[in-house]
Amino acid sequence: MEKIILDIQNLDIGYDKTLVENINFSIKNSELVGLIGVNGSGKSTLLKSITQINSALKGNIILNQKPIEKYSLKEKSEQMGLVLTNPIINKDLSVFEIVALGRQPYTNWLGLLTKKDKRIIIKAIEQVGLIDKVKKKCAKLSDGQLQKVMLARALAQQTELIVLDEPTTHLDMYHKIYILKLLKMICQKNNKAMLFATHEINLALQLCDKIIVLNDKKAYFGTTEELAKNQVFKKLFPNDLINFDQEQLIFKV
Ligand SMILES: Nc1ncnc2c1ncn2[C@@H]1O[C@H](COP(=O)(O)OP(=O)(O)OP(=O)(O)O)[C@@H](O)[C@H]1O
Repeated sequence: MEKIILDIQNLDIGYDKTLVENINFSIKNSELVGLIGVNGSGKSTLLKSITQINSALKGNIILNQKPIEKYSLKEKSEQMGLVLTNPIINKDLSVFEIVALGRQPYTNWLGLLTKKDKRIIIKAIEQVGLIDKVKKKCAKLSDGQLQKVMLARALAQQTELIVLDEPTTHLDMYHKIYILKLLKMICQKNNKAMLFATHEINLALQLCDKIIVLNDKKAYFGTTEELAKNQVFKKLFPNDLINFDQEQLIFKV
C-alpha cells in the first residue's frame, strides 16, 4: 500500500538568513529521492532541519502523519535513520558493534541483543557487502568501507525513512553506483523511503524516483523528466563549462 512517509509543507530553512524558502515535497514508501544543488545551496541544512539537528525557520515537517516535534527521541529513531558523511564514532569498535548500535531503539535498558537483533545486524552487513569484515575494527577500514558500515547501521535500525548526507563521497565510481543501486533496491524490496543529498547529479538523475533541486533560494521537486521539461537543470550551473542535455537527461562537459 502506498503511503506518504515524509511530508514537507511550506518550509523555510536557514540560520540568521533564510537559505531556501517555501519548500514543499513528499516522499512515499519505496521511493528513492535525491537532493541536489551547488555548494552552499542548503542541502545539508535541509537534511538537518528534517532530522531536527537544526530547527527550520518556518513550516511543517510531517513524519508518518504526525508533526515531527510531537515525537519522542525513541519514537523518532524507530521511524527515521540518519547517515552522515563524517560520523563521530569510536573506531575501536568492530563493524558488528557499530552496526549493532542501530538496534538501540529496540534493545532493553541493558542493551542486550536478542537472536533476532543479531540476525538483523548480520543481514544489514551482508547487504552492504562487508560480511568478510564483520569482526574488523573500524579503524582498519577504508573511508568507503566505513561509509558502508554507517549505511548498514541505518539499515539495522529498520526505519521506514532513511536520510543520508552524501552517502557516496568517499567511494570510487563502481562503488558509488553499487551503493546507489543498493539504496534503490532496498527502497523497493523493503518498502522504505530514502532521501539523500548528493553531488553525483548524473547518477541521481538516472536512478532516483524523484529529485529535489535547490537553486537560488528555491526548491523544485519532481521526476527527472518533469524537472527537465520545466528547464530546472539548465539553470543550475553557468553554461560556460557544463550543459544539460535535454534529450539524454544528463549533464555533459
Ligand atoms: N551552523 C551554521 N551557521 C551559520 N551558517 C551556516 C551553518 N552551517 C552552514 N551555514 C551556511 O549555510 C549555507 C548552506 O550550507 P549547507 O551546508 O547547507 O550547503 P550544502 O548545499 O550542503 O553545501 P555543500 O554541497 O558544499 O555540502 C552556507 O552558506 C553555509 O556557510
